[in-house]
Amino acid sequence: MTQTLILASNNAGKLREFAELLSPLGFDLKPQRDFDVPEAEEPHATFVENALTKARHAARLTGLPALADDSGVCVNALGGAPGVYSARYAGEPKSDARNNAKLIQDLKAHADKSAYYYCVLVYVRHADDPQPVIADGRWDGEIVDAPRGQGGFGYDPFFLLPELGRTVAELDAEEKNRRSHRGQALRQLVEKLR
Ligand SMILES: O=c1nc[nH]c2c1ncn2[C@H]1C[C@H](O)[C@@H](COP(=O)(O)OP(=O)(O)OP(=O)(O)O)O1
Ligand SMILES: [Mg+2]
Repeated sequence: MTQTLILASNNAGKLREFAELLSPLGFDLKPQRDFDVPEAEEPHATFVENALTKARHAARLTGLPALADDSGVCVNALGGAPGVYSARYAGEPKSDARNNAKLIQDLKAHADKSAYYYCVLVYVRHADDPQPVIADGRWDGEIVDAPRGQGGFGYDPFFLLPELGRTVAELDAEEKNRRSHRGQALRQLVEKLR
């Protein structure tokens, strides 16, 4: 049975990755923009609250089940920043290029370059679902100061996987999905939905 699911995101990179991960499982994933859902506010200091807010917003406006992702890169030497504020680290409007430039600048004086990607997914069956399904994933790496690779999105060209000697932007889509915070969280979510 094909189930229509709204992806409560306007991020093209996330949309591509969720489509790759979910289409083999028989979900018909539709981006919220297909239903003219405007971007939700993300006022909270936690990933889970923002993801729940985004999922409810899309479910409310479409009348369909919705999946939201709130994610970011957490840098240990920066006390976990940019973290939940990753998308707007360098201010408005959102810009991957300016965010990456700021991150490299802020990390210059620090020897510890360790970081991790974190992703929370929230699935709601409808806007007032009292039992949202929540999953998360974490992916460890290091921030490098020169970009490498063309794949992925966001911070990927600067996120090195030391055990592979490659940045995330140097992985193909399948390998990123197999390893990523988002892939881990989605597999956990699907387990919970069974
Ligand atoms: O796999 C990833 N590879 C690279 N960068 C990533 C990844 N996963 C999250 N990130 C970064 C992008 C953005 O700076 C922030 C997410 O912010 P976040 O608010 O969750 O998403 P968003 O505003 O881009 O789209 P939306 O809220 O519509 O889903 O973390
Ligand atoms: Mg956002």
